Amino acid sequence: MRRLVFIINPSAGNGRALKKWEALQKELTGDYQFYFTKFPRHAVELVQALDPAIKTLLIAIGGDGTVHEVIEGSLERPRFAIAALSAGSGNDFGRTYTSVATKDEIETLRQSSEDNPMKLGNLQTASSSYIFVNNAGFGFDAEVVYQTNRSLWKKRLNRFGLGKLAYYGVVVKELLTFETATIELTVDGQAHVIPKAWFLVVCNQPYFGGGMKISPNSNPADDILEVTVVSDISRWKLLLLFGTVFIGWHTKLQAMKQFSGQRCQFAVSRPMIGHTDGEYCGRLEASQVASAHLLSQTWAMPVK
Ligand SMILES: Nc1ncnc2c1ncn2[C@@H]1O[C@H](COP(=O)(O)OP(=O)(O)OP(=O)(O)O)[C@@H](O)[C@H]1O
Repeated sequence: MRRLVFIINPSAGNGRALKKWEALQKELTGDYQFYFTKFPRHAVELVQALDPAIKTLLIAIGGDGTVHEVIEGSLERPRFAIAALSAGSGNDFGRTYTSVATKDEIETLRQSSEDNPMKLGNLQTASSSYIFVNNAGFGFDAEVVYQTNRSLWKKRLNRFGLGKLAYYGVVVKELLTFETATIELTVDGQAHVIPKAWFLVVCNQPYFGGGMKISPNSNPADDILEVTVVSDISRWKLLLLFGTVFIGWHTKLQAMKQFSGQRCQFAVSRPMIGHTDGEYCGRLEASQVASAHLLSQTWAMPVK
């Protein structure tokens, strides 16, 4: 039987993760360890401090940011397998990968030893290298995430459980003011120039932005990354496009260009903010080149 370890981000989902943990803990029997994260990237440190020789089931309780950190901490630790108990605001991880909700589901995973190797993406910019489990992107959506997380309104509205209103406010503001760019994209040696681009996202799994199935063909177990670029679309049609993404009609729209391959490179004609798995990852300056590919390293997903 595996060692059972919970990593809980008490701030995720505006306190929802803590409530879910408190309810679950009342049900748990047997041995387990649990740790609360106290600051950003603490989950990476907590996982790295665990004895790597012991076969372990790690349950990340929080949103995609927390799961990302738990996976990052378990790199080079092949005896660790990761599942999520989704309690954040986005939870795209739980839509594709193994997630649990009850004590019994956790117990079943703990008893089994069947894991699947999952691929990880790597984004390289001029100054840094980042891993991504779900996706990495530049442009409109990254700007919205960045502005929302910095917004004082998010903190104020969160007190009343209305944090999403801050997000919608930023979406409208950016829709009115965002300036598009020309993206020069090369996928497996094939070059494309895409003017009036709103954003580019490199996907390792289908979902982004909290449930939008933007890249239906992405499969985190294969050796291919999908790149989606949205371009040449009016401000209000873009809003409608986000609506169609939930029901999967967007792939038929001309504004949505999709490419797939093992390696891509891109440059933008004006600076654009970036994200990996929904967390800010710096700015791509005009004409700087960034690239993305899959790592040979994998993480272990327990099979449900
Ligand atoms: N105790 C803490 N206080 C504040 N932030 C924390 C704490 N522990 C972890 N974090 C950070 O919180 C970030 C967001 O967490 P996560 O994505 O799991 O939750 P979320 O509610 O979905 O977040 P968001 O609203 O930003 O999408 C993580 O990237 C992590 O670095």
